[in-house]
Amino acid sequence: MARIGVIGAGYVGLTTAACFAHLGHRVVCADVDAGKVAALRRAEVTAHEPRLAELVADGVHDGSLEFVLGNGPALSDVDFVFLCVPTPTAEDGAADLSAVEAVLAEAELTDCVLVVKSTVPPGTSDRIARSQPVPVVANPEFLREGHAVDDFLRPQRIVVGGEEEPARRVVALYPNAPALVTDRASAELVKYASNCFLAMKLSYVNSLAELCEEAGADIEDVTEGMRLDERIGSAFLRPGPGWGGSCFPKDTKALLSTSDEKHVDFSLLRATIDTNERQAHRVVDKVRAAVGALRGKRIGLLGLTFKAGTDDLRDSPALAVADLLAREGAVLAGYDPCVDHDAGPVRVTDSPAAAARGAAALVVLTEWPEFAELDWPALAAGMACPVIVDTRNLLPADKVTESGFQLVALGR
Ligand SMILES: NC(=O)c1ccc[n+]([C@@H]2O[C@H](COP(=O)([O-])OP(=O)(O)OC[C@H]3O[C@@H](n4cnc5c(N)ncnc54)[C@H](O)[C@@H]3O)[C@@H](O)[C@H]2O)c1
Ligand SMILES: O=c1ccn([C@@H]2O[C@H](COP(=O)(O)OP(=O)(O)O[C@H]3O[C@H](CO)[C@@H](O)[C@H](O)[C@H]3O)[C@@H](O)[C@H]2O)c(=O)[nH]1
Repeated sequence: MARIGVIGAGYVGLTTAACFAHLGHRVVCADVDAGKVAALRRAEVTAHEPRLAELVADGVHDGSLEFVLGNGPALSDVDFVFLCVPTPTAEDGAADLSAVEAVLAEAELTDCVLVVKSTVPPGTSDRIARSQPVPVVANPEFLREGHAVDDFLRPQRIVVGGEEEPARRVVALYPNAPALVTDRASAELVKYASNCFLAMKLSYVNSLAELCEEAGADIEDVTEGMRLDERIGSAFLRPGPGWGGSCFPKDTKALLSTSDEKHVDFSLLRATIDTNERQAHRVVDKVRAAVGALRGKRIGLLGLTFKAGTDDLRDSPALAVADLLAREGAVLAGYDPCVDHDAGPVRVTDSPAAAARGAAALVVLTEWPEFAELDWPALAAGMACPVIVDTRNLLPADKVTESGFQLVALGR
């Protein structure tokens, strides 16, 4: 049993804290957000993460998990301090490390290992190590939102960068999984390299989908053929309205910024980002092509979160599309099973039917499985014009078109 301090109670920090408590450690989790800490002390979890609320409640009730306002108690009398604060995009595109620096400025660490779990550019943990009197290791996190607890408790890999002895002690905290111990900069880079590679795969597929439309091919068949090659792999080949979320957009920009700073011409990464920024425009072009000029037209949106299985709207491609539609004068109503408040220009409704009512087109933006099983004839009957733009290629084409819809898909 180790004593663990976790700094930051967001998606990563809260998952880390709750899972380590579940694994038998004693955890103090700190945050600067008073409302969040008060709610967590009552074991109230708002994030849409399977099992997270249950693990938090277990830890709070058996005393293995404590939440504190202010970082002091999580920085002293512990064996490990896990830094899980945000590293958002700064104005120049680099990672903004001010939250990391704020924590370090108040830390007077002794007899512990400082674990940098926040995603930080290569070289950051080395710099931190030079300023701290304790061992510092880089231990990036690979969990996916919507699968946070499961990914943490059954990780595909644990990557720890730093001196062998403290790094091994950190590996030993986790459930058994393939572990890689490296230098700090390499560990930090594994994180960016992985996210940017996945983003590149998606930009590639989205460009391929555009080519399919012009070449009379079907992206679903093309990617099915690609998946049969084990060297390519089967994941991250689904086209969509663009990739988003709290990580890919900021991490691609941060790695590009690091490359620029080091005078490395990473044009592949620049193209990955540029391609993604065009994708929302491509979706709007499709809507306009189907319904004509958008000014004053009602458009219904199905899905607002950046992917299915999460309530997270940060950097959601759905909202990027919504902003562009609104800029052309469209009037937007949206439905998302995890969103109950208006989002940007979108008036949020409580059902797909309400979002579709009177609309000139419906646009499917998030791949919530329930959208594949709607009452198509009823939806069509409520619309001004039965058009669906399916940016996730999620809908059963036969049923939808048989119900009188014009269906516009991606890459087919
Ligand atoms: N969200 C993910 O899926 C994910 C996955 C892997 C890695 N990461 C990385 O983990 C880090 C955290 O991301 P997140 O999504 O958990 O962020 P988040 O925004 O969900 O949570 C961050 C928390 O830190 C708190 N905080 C901010 N400044 C603080 C300070 N000075 N002291 C104490 N607490 C402070 C905030 O109040 C917030 O509760 C980022 O570097 C991110 O890139 C995120
Ligand atoms: O075939 C696919 C797969 C994903 N996406 C999109 O790609 C984005 C990212 O999806 P996903 O990776 O599942 O979401 P995150 O929860 O942001 O997780 C990523 O970002 C985290 C934060 O760094 C990492 O820890 C995870 O390993 C990494 O997968 C979303 O907009 C998805 O809709 C597609 O369009 N097509």
